[in-house]
Amino acid sequence: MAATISFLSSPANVTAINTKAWTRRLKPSTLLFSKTTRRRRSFITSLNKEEENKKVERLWKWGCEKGGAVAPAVRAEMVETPHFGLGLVAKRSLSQNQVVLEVPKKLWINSDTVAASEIGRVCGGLKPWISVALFIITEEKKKNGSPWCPYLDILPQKLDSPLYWSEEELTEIQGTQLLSTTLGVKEYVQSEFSKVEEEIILPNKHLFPSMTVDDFLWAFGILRSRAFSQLRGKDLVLVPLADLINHSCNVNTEDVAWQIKGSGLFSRELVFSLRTPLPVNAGEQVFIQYDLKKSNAELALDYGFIEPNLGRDAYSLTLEIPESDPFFGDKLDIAESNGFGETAYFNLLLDCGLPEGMLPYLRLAALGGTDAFLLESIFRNTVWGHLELPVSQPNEEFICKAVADACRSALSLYRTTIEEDEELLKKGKLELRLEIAVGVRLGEKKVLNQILKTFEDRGKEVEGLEYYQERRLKDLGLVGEQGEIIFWES
Ligand SMILES: C[S@@+](CC[C@H](N)C(=O)[O-])C[C@H]1O[C@@H](n2cnc3c(N)ncnc32)[C@H](O)[C@@H]1O
Repeated sequence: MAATISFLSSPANVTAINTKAWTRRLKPSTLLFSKTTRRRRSFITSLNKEEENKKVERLWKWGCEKGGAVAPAVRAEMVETPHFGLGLVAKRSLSQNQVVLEVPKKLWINSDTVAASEIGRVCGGLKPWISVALFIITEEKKKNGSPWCPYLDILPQKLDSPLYWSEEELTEIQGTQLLSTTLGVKEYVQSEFSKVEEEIILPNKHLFPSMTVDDFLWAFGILRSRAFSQLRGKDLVLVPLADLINHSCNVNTEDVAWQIKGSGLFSRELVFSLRTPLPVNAGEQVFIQYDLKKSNAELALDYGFIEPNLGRDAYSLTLEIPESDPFFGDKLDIAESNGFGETAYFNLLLDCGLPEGMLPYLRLAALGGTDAFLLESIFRNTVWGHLELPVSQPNEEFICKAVADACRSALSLYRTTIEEDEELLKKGKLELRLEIAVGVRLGEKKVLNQILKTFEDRGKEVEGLEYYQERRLKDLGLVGEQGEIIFWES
């Protein structure tokens, strides 16, 4: 068969990362994830709780008394679950959808805030996240000299996304898509920092404090973990106080959690209004659902935690029609007419079937030899329908083998087996970062095994499948009940 399928295992939107070269540099170690993280947390609990509480009190005063936020039903508190940090706790029993907190626009931090600040005139053309990142770093370094200090003071300095893991810690996600995404994102943030440093920071030294790429990466993580999921991109905004709300898997809707609405005379002032999606008893924490669509790897990258929930295990397949394919132009035209491109990304989830369009895309990419007639223009309107079903035995055998081989190769890159990971989880009490690493790599392997089994099983059935030519003869009434060819005698 002339056609080839390029089957890449790197996830969507991360390109040009040499994961293999990087992972070779990571040495496996048995001494990873010492007890430091948790010990540090309990240390903070006993010694600094009072100081943390003071910071929270100052934040609340700043937001409510000076800033005009209204918190009829919640207070901010140090909580120990779902993690050790801040959360919003109900002051009284709340019914579903009840407003718990309202934050006026003057407390939000977005591109408008930056534009109105002293760095605003040099940040005009920047992407919103970059200008907000520069703003929070600049203000944070002013300490008490910044009007935003009470808010910036409660932002965590240590984040648990793999973006902040040591090389040793990253060995635990060797072979995973999470590792390649992490490296890709770090590379992206680094290159954005280099650009902004050269074009904005250095030429305007009097406006900016000295700033490192680590400061910039920290600000990036703060924005990823604290901006509400629909308030990103060009609408990026940090909403102090409201961003203290934690996530719970028990909340199964993202709707109703918040709303931006007008308030004040003639509703001219915008407020961010936070609601509780579930009824809550007095003294209990109010939670929302951060993002139902995120896989565990994406949750880990953005928020530094994962969920035990099965629906979060995913593996993203990248398929490609290579430019070297002799039928590249026709294949690309067909792919594009059906909503795909030269490269197509398919997100596979545990216990779910293959995503729509994956089989036709695979068959199209592999099409060649005697099946190539389907690429002719007279089939252009119907070819996708034909590709939804098996085209020919060689084509079906080819895609089954290509996908199964790619899965085996991806599986061989992990350091541990499914059984070893399950054993570790059974023992329990893993450090947070190790728990993330084990959960993500286990989930990815399970999904890869599921894809492998699907295509191995399919590969064993290719002889019994019905292909294009038989379907065509049947449509023309040229095949009998038993599959025999019907001849007419003249
Ligand atoms: C929007 S902030 C919430 C406020 C945060 N708890 C704090 O102390 O500032 C999001 C961060 O809270 C933590 N978090 C929220 N929900 C969590 C959960 N269900 N499990 C673990 N950590 C969670 C994570 O560190 C996440 O990055």
